[in-house]
Amino acid sequence: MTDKIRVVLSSDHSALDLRAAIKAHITERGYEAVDIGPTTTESTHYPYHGQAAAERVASGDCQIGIIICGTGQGIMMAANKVKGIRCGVCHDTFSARMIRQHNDANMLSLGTRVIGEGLALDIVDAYLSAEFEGGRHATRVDMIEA
Ligand SMILES: O=C[C@H](O)[C@H](O)[C@H](O)COP(=O)(O)O
Repeated sequence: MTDKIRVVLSSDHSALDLRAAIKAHITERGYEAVDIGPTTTESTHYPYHGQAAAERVASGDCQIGIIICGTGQGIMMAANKVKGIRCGVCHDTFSARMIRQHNDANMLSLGTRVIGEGLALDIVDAYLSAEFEGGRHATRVDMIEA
């Protein structure tokens, strides 16, 4: 039995290297990385991988998801189609904190063709360490869910 927070990781073909770096980074920080692939750089379709990761979060199997494609945009759009998912693309640490503090985002999306690994890992840290503030923000998140 583990009490580690389970973080599902997925991407399309563009982001295997960044996904591996994030996996190593969050594992070192005590999270349980649940890497659902893909495992090769063969061209694939980001909607499939966004949906697969989102379903792990929506089902409760994982508490958090981090997904990656070239821009972070397409895979984010796919993830947000799954009920209960709130996913944002963040390419700065301020936004990464705020999508948890204000939006209670349960998934983070990154663009491997937009930012480098160093900034991506800082963004992951900012996202994971932030906490939802509730209060007036909970009212608004409830409105999204409704
Ligand atoms: O939003 C979509 C992503 O950026 C994809 O990673 C991108 O469209 C894939 O492009 P390509 O098939 O040219 O590698």
